[in-house]
Amino acid sequence: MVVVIAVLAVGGLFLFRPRGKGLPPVEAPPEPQIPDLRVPPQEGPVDREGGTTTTLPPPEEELLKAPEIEVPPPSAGRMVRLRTRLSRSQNVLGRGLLELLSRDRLDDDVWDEIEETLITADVGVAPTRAMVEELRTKVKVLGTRTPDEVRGLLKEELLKQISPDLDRTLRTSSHAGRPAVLLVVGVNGTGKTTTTGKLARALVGDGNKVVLGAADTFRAAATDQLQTWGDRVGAAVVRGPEGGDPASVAFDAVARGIEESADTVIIDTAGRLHTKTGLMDELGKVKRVIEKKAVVDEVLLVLDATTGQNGMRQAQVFAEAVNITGIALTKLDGTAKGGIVISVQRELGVPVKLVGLGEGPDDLAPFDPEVFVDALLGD
Ligand SMILES: Nc1nc2c(ncn2[C@@H]2O[C@H](COP(=O)(O)OP(=O)(O)OP(=O)(O)O)[C@@H](O)[C@H]2O)c(=O)[nH]1
Repeated sequence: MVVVIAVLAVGGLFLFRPRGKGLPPVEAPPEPQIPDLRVPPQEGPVDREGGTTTTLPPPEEELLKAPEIEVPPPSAGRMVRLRTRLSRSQNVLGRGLLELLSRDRLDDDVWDEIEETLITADVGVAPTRAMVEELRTKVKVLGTRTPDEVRGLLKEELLKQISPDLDRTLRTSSHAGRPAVLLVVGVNGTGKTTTTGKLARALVGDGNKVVLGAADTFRAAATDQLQTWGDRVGAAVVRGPEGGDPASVAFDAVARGIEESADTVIIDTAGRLHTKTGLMDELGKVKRVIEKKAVVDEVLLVLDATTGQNGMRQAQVFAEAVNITGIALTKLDGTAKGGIVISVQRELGVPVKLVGLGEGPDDLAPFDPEVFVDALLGD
């Protein structure tokens, strides 16, 4: 009892010392890039008499207990697992086209409807025209069509527009004794930080050692968010002061990756859409600074599939500022406009490499054109 009172008195004094709002009662602030290994103090439970009892802090060994590190699943076959998430696009685009093309008489009005369906699903004007023309010719040759033939025809045309032969491999393996470096760029709000975290998770699940660089120094929340993603899978997160130089964070992250013999360093950059020159300068500097230590293997542009033409215009600004090597198309589960896969590749001239198909931590999949088209048309 005496000991409890003494501890409470000392603890009380300590608690009332002036400190930052909302900070937990720990002795010293944690080092920026080291996950907080301490267990937060427990609230005292209410005792039978209605008062509260105070639980003494657990012994030192327990305080230093490492947080549970998750073992994420590997990324292979994810698009198959997640294909039902494309149901909105399937209903509008896939089913719509199948129904129209199965009609007995395909007059101009029906072809107009086919064209409209493709345009509404964000396929883009030029690819729509090309598809309609090809379909018209092939339908003429076929004459009467069985449902299987219609499906086969559509599959062939959609696949052709998605260019299944494009190289969609994400270069994430270390080379020449250095980690692969991925820069993640895009407008804030597109799911950039989430995608960086999900990608890190997928790579860890595939057996890679990953270091994350929180170079979006303009948004403190983005850094904290990335820290949480990293902590969950045991990936180190290199962060800088709020408003600090993104290039310096990127440099430190790559240095840490080399030091720790990591396979992949993923750098989340700031996505403020100011002027194109400003963006060019900023991303150019980040890239130049990284190249003092390693090679930038991938520049992934994150694009929100639900933003349509507006998102595409913003994406173009990024594509002009930096040499994009792949697109991560997010929120494809929340849209009927799955045709954006076709238009974005065509407009930016780079393949979609990853797709976001939900809010869950493992809802990011390597893009597989064949699975995508099958999902649109329904099995
Ligand atoms: N349904 C769905 N939601 C997603 C997907 N990717 C991200 N999100 C969600 O989108 C929400 C908003 O994300 P964002 O506002 O872009 O946040 P962020 O990831 O921090 O993006 P930045 O602002 O660029 O750092 C979050 O709740 C994410 O879980 C996806 O593929 N599908």
